[in-house]
Amino acid sequence: MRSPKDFFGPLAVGAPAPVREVPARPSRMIHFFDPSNEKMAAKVPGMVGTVDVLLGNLEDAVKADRKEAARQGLVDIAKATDFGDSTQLWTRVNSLDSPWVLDDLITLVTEIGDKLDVIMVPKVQGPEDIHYVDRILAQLEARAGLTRPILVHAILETARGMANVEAIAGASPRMQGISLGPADLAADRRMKTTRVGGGHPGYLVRQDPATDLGEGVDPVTAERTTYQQDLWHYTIARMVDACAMHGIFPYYGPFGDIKDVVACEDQFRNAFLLGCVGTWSLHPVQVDIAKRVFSPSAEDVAHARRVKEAMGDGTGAVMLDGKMEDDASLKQCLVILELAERLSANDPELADLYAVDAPAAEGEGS
Ligand SMILES: CC(C)(COP(=O)(O)OP(=O)(O)OC[C@H]1O[C@@H](n2cnc3c(N)ncnc32)[C@H](O)[C@@H]1OP(=O)(O)O)[C@@H](O)C(=O)NCCC(=O)NCCSC(=O)C[C@](C)(O)C(=O)O
Ligand SMILES: [Mg+2]
Repeated sequence: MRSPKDFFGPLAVGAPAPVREVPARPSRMIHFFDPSNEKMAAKVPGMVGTVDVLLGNLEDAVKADRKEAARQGLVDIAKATDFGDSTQLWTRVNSLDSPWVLDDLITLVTEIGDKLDVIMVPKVQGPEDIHYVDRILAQLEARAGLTRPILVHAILETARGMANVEAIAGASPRMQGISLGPADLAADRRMKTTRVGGGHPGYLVRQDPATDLGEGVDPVTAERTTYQQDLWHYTIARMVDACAMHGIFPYYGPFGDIKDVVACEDQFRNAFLLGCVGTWSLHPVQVDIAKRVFSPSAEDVAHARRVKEAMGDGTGAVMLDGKMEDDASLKQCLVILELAERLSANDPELADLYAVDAPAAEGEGS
């Protein structure tokens, strides 16, 4: 077990000091691209400023014989691109038992460590995996002379990882967040869905049999309404709790049915309502869905503001539109307002929508 004091010092001589609080930068969509796919990679510079996170994927979905090309492609893109203030650069390295991960870490931290905000680690099984990455990153950061620590994001995609999710979330001050990996997790748990995220029509509850259908009608086989349930509810809810208790951020993950933009929006919204701050976008068509879902609505922001005003010093109970508001419901509203303010700081359109005073652009008003 680590001492809490270990969290205050670097794990290698000369490495930057760990962060005490995870920076709450907008990360509504973590946009995946394959740096070895020239057509896709060519689109990346043009996406800067339109997505919160660009993630160069080196793991699954990159062909085994393109792993080196993907790694080098990411280095080239990172060196040639100015990501500005509103887009972060992340990567997903290969899994810790793969033949590629050591070179992924050494090359990326050495070559573009100053541009990388977060390294996503797949198939994390327990805190020991995070400790391994934590130490090696500190050594590489020291060698590269980095002044800012690279943060770590775990993907929850094994049953053991799921059982250890709280320990993973609290394993290191580098922990930035956790995403759901529904495909690997389903396989590892031997779930019987072959979809990448989303619901399943077979996972349902059925209305009780009617009692008054008349002579000769079998109430059991008669038509009854069914309600599809969310396969991922338990997993996401537990992940959200683990992240919240350790002050890091939970994310949904991939929605593989690219054409079904409606169900994608539903899945994203469920995750947003449960506490996730963002999701992955695998295809450009999912970017706007994520942006829409993970930015609170103007109505929710206006309501939250009214509650805040009505609650005065923040204590007691009041009636607003026939509903009780009190200290606790005010806290719910403050979650929405804080998010709206954070998003508005980088997005004048949202600032306008929420009627938040956007910060003056550089040089303005001086
Ligand atoms: C689904 C695919 C094959 C459809 O790719 P496509 O080319 O067939 O699609 P398209 O509709 O024809 O594409 C239209 C245009 O958009 C481009 N494009 C297409 N996608 C992107 C992109 N992401 N970023 C930037 N540009 C993109 C594409 O190159 C094309 O350009 P063009 O108009 O010039 O011809 C493709 O979108 C893709 O490969 N996406 C990324 C897939 C990926 O990263 N998968 C791994 C994450 S999910 C996962 O790992 C699971 C997990 C967590 O591990 C676990 O649950 O266990
Ligand atoms: Mg996976």
